[in-house]
Amino acid sequence: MSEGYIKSCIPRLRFGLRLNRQPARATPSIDSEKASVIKTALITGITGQDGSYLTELLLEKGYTVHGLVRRTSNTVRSRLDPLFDDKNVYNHKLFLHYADLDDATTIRRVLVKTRPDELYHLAGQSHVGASFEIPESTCQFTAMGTLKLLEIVRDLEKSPRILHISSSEIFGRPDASPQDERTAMRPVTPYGVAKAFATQMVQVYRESFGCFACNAICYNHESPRRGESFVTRKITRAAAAISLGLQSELRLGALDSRRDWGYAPDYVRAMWMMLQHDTPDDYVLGTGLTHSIEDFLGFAFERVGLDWHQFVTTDAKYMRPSDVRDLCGNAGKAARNLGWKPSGTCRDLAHAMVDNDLSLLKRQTTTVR
Ligand SMILES: C[C@H]1O[C@H](OP(=O)(O)OP(=O)(O)OC[C@H]2O[C@@H](n3cnc4c(=O)[nH]c(N)nc43)[C@H](O)[C@@H]2O)[C@@H](O)[C@@H](O)C1=O
Repeated sequence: MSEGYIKSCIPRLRFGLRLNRQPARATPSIDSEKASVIKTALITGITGQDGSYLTELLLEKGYTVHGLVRRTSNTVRSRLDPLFDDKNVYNHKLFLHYADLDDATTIRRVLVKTRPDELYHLAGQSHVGASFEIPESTCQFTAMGTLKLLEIVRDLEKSPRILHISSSEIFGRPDASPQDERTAMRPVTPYGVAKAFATQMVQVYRESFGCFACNAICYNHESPRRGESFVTRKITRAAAAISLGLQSELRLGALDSRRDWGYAPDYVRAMWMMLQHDTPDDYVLGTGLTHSIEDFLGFAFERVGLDWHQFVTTDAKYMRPSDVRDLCGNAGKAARNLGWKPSGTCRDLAHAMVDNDLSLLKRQTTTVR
């Protein structure tokens, strides 16, 4: 299946507005670095929120970027559309390859063919709530998929540096707050267990086989490109739709959960910085501040001049059998070693997401008429 064929299947959809923010400053030694030789990166999960921001970052830095794409009948890859539309980028600096995470032979072939300097492993089943419904496939992709990738890399003649996207879900109900890299893993969800397995495997391959392998232990990170089933985007889309008269209510699960919500492009920048460092290591990436779902509702609905209490009802369907309640990340090590800092506030983020959803919905309704 050629890359040109993949491209021809992709409808031309516009993706959301960018957040109008300045990226946080980092130490010049790492962040301002441009590759002196042209580097090649391979990204699993390239079509997701993080994959699309990372692709843009790496292309800006002069990389050649290869992405692995799952073969499904759904060929919408709207987050990458602006890059596909640029004839100097697609099939020149950016290439896609079909490979599922459990298809080791195909992944091996792509790795041998593309010989990447850096491998960013972002793919997996990322919905924590869904992991209770599909625990086996969650572990298959998220846990075993990572192990298979590490096994392939271990055997390669030229091993790339590896970045694995881990998650604050590994901490579950921790005994310390905020959490850092030394906090014990106590996951309470199938997703958290799968991520804990993958995170520890990355550590084993680093310590036992000498792989340059790092874990980015990411707390929640959002953007206008966030998938619509995650709570932030579900809320901002609903606030926009209700204000336009397109929706009348919003059904949610637990409203008292708290999350450490940051801005996704900051987190992919940290991932890149981790692979430019002299030594491989694990880093917690978070803002150090938490807000409840109710706080986020307040931020989103204030943007459209509405009171969320009038529209939100709780629905047992969205409650999880077990949920992490209040995770907060201490990113002090990333600040010290990489010069990384998150940017903006949760309120800014919610407002920008609502603005983006308003534009998208207005465009859609105009098109339909
Ligand atoms: C770090 C971590 O971050 C993400 O996982 P998450 O924190 O589960 O994110 P979420 O947006 O699905 O839920 C946040 C909270 O919001 C509550 N909540 C209430 N009502 C609804 C609701 O209606 N939908 C959803 N999805 N959540 C709801 C829900 O019970 C939970 O307490 C993923 O990126 C994951 O890949 C990852 O690694």
